[in-house]
Amino acid sequence: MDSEIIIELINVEKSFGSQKVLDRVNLQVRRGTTLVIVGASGQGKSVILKHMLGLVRPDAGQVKVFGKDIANCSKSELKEVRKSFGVLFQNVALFDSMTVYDNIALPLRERTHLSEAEIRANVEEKLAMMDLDKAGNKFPAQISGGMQKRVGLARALVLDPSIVFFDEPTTGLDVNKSNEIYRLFYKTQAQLGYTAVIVSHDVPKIFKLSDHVALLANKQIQGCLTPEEFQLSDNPHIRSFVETTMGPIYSSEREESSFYEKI
Ligand SMILES: Nc1ncnc2c1ncn2[C@@H]1O[C@H](COP(=O)(O)OP(=O)(O)OP(=O)(O)O)[C@@H](O)[C@H]1O
Repeated sequence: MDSEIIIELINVEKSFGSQKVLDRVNLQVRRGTTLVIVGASGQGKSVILKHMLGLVRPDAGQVKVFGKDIANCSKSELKEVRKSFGVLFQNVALFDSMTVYDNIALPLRERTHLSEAEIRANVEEKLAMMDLDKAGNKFPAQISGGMQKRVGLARALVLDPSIVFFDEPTTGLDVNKSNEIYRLFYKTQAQLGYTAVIVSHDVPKIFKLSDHVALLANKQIQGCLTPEEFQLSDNPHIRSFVETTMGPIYSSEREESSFYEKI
């Protein structure tokens, strides 16, 4: 049975000046699942994420998180909803003057009343999850870009969020380091059970981690489908995206599967 819908965009419209970016965008995210939003550069994927985070308000339509319309609620209600969010953006934005440990502890110190002993237990658990046990006393400048992303992931997870938003989480990393981030994402999601919304260009790799893939093209969501359905879709925008980003191998898989359907 499908889990409950916890994020819902209903006919969302957004323009910046005379540039319309989103036109009646509809999208749903179910609890415990991973949604990946794909699309060409500049289509508005990050703008969709910012609507979900309550950082941008739609010109029209609704953005519901846990059933609450966050575009039309009070600041304190929005703050309450955001307590259940974790965020990992392209620029991890660690504080250079703080150690790795203090960077991860920061949300706990700012937003909870936990004792230092409780904070230590939580941060050490996250450091271990990210294979960063020995890096707690280092400063961001002393660790690699891949490690910095892992610190960012640890910090995003430290408040045990129910929804984690990732905007191009592997930007700037080589293949091995980006695989490592995805491995840790997969592991921590299995352990912590959070819902994930990911904007990524890592196609087709990212499909292996997703329950649903949504293509944003021509200002609209062209389909929110399982990775398998997505690769076989007849929607012309999706077809064109699959062919240009995934190459002929997927066309032949498509032909192969329709061949099996016939026999
Ligand atoms: N605050 C803003 N003010 C003006 N224009 C904006 C603002 N935010 C986004 N835009 C415009 O909206 C469009 C979509 O931007 P967005 O960053 O969401 O695209 P994207 O699909 O995430 O692209 P990429 O894959 O390159 O990151 C762009 O033309 C961008 O310049």
